[in-house]
Amino acid sequence: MAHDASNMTPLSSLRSDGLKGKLQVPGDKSISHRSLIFGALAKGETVVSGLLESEDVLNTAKAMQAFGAQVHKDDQGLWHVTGVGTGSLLEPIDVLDFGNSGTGARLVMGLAGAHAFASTFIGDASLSGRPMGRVLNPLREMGVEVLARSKDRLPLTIKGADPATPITYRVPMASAQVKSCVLLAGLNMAGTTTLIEPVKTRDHTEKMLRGFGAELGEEINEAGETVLTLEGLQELTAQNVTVPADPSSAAFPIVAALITPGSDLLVENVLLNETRTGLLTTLVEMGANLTIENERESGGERIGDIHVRHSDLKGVTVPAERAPSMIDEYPVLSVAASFANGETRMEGLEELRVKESDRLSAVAAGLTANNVPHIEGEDYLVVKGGSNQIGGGTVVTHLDHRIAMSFLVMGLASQKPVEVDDGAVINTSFPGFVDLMTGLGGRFSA
Ligand SMILES: O=C(O)C1=C[C@@H](OP(=O)(O)O)[C@@H](O)[C@H](O)C1
Ligand SMILES: C=C(OP(=O)(O)O)C(=O)O
Repeated sequence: MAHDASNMTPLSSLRSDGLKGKLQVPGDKSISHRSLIFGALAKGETVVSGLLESEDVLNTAKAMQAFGAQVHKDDQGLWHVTGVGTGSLLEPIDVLDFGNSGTGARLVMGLAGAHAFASTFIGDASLSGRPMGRVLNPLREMGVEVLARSKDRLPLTIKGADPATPITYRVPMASAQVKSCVLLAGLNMAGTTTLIEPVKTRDHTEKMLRGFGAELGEEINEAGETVLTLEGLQELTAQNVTVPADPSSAAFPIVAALITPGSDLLVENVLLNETRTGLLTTLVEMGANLTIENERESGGERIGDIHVRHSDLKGVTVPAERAPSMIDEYPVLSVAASFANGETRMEGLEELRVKESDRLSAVAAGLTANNVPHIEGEDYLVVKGGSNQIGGGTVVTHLDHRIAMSFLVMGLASQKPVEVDDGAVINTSFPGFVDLMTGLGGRFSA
């Protein structure tokens, strides 16, 4: 069921004694979506272990079934996906509901656009307010037609190109979703697609393309941009995929431990792909007592255990160039900054305005409600940390899981409790968040 004003569940967190123990957060959301999508395109049976079973990912699983793939979970918790082959998806009979998920909707639009049939995309109120032009524009260049009630917003219907024309596309903003949409469309049509990425973003689509046996050209041009070339209709071969723990979810217990006195946590098996580790870099610069242990390779990705203890943090400037590698972590970094000595300045945040909520203004409003001085600019945020009067407010989550979890983390260390207006939205990416945090010593009240 989609979350809306009718089924909101308020939730509070309270000042806690130290958080202690070992934990594993659920599987990486980006890799989970993609393992289902690549499984649905590959010949044979892909087996996925550690899939994130959150609402966003389960909606992608349903979409893959609607396109003709077989998807099921076995008794051991492994997910099996039997694919239909590149360029061979079937026309969905029903509308495709992506709930809260920008990644699901935008990546699957790439698949749909390369197939000569119509498919209709719907989502919740948050997703229906998010810009889709960023993926629809390159798809239109390939010959796709789009019918939307309101310009480039869900609900909308895509009429796949027939025949589809591969394009050369330079991604105008730092977005792995746009890159992935264009590559997935290109994979499902004849001819060569060229993708120019001026700013490097998470590379899970590239890694998975290669992991499933496709050839993907990659070079750096004179301007320092990454140029990817992909020949369409390459056959993919089913794989066994192990999904590592999601660093964007690990961010919540990590920051909770840093700001809550007496904490000592070991967060295990976390994905350490360097396109995702900007938050860890920033926290170390802030003085975090954080070490990576048992670093190793798993399924083509670097993973490790993160040992984190309560620390006296200091404010830093986070440069704009780092934003793509920590784009989903700014809300929880703002919470860490609230407990740091001095100012933390975060720059290059324009993309935060088009996430599940306008995250820059949602964070600023949450900081205001909880007595944390800050300055909100068009594309930057300055948090003035170190007050001893934090908390006491209610935060409006705007159907945004990361706003909900970030401010619940704040309440674990603040003088007064922090309430969020909807805790149910957390299921978008981190089912079991409250139970997991409670098990480590966090205090919550419904
Ligand atoms: O490709 C992905 O899996 C994602 C890309 C990012 O979005 P953008 O591409 O809009 O930056 C990120 O915010 C999202 O949570 C997941
Ligand atoms: C931005 C996010 O996801 P999506 O764009 O897939 O909704 C997120 O999980 O923080």
